[in-house]
Amino acid sequence: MREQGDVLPRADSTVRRSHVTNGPADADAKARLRGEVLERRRRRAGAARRGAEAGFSRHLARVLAETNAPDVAAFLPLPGEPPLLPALAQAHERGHRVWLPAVEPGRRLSWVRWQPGTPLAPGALPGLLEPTGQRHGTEAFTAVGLLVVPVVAVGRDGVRLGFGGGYYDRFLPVLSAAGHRPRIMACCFADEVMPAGSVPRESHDAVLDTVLTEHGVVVLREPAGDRSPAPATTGRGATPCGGSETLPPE
Ligand SMILES: Nc1nc2c(c(=O)[nH]1)N(C=O)[C@@H](CNc1ccc(C(=O)N[C@@H](CCC(=O)O)C(=O)O)cc1)CN2
Ligand SMILES: Nc1ncnc2c1ncn2[C@@H]1O[C@H](COP(=O)(O)OP(=O)(O)OP(=O)(O)O)[C@@H](O)[C@H]1O
Repeated sequence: MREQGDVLPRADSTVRRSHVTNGPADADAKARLRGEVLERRRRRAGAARRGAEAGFSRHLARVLAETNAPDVAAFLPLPGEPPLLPALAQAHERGHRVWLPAVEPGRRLSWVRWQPGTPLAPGALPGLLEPTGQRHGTEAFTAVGLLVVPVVAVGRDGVRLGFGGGYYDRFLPVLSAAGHRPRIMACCFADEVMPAGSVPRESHDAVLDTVLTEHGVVVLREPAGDRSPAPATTGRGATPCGGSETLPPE
């Protein structure tokens, strides 16, 4: 096993577009899979969630150090989502500026600076909180070197399943069009990284190259069925095509 770190992709290489769609059948299959994973999240013991905090903190800190990112954009976790808050507080303490999303009309995202103590307000989903403060568009990403994207599940082929709002599917191309190229990583629990081909794809779905879990960063490279192979190189250096690597468990 090799330590993964210098192969994190940038926005242009990361957001591969899927061209395969099976229309409503895929949407139904996504809704089913989302339901299953969210049920598992509800059953995950609080102790297990808290136990994952250290892993997310350690691995996010390492990625930030390797990326040399001044700013990081991430998300404020819902109760069942990966417990990222300690990792984000630590990033702030180490001098990184932290940006979190706020939901806008038209299923758009804006971005708000966050630090421990920033007042929070209810967001667009039950339990979701958003930082209060000035809302920014893509200009918030001027110094963002790493964007951590929430996923309910992600396939080893990089196909992402979110909460079903299509927020990131809309936002990522806009970010890229604005000329910002942060490294982009999905984020979920290790048991939400699914076999290649098992997360249904629709034509609008962004496909990601890496995922941050409590056990480390997983490179998502396995081709699934009809998808063209992943590029052999990412934003920084070559990686084995078609392989996937996981950091050793805690
Ligand atoms: N922690 C976290 N923050 C995040 C996301 C996430 O997945 N996790 N998002 C990832 O995208 C965005 C918010 N995603 C959303 C996805 C779906 C709906 C949605 O379907 N809302 C329903 C009402 C839901 C309800 O009240 O039960 C609606 O608008 O009709 C809202 C937000 C931005 N912030
Ligand atoms: N770029 C887009 N433009 C217009 N509609 C879109 C776009 N991307 C997604 N949608 C629509 O948004 C809805 C939700 O999409 P999907 O189920 O892929 O969301 P998701 O990726 O799970 O959610 P999120 O990104 O918010 O976590 C679908 O009806 C889809 O057609």
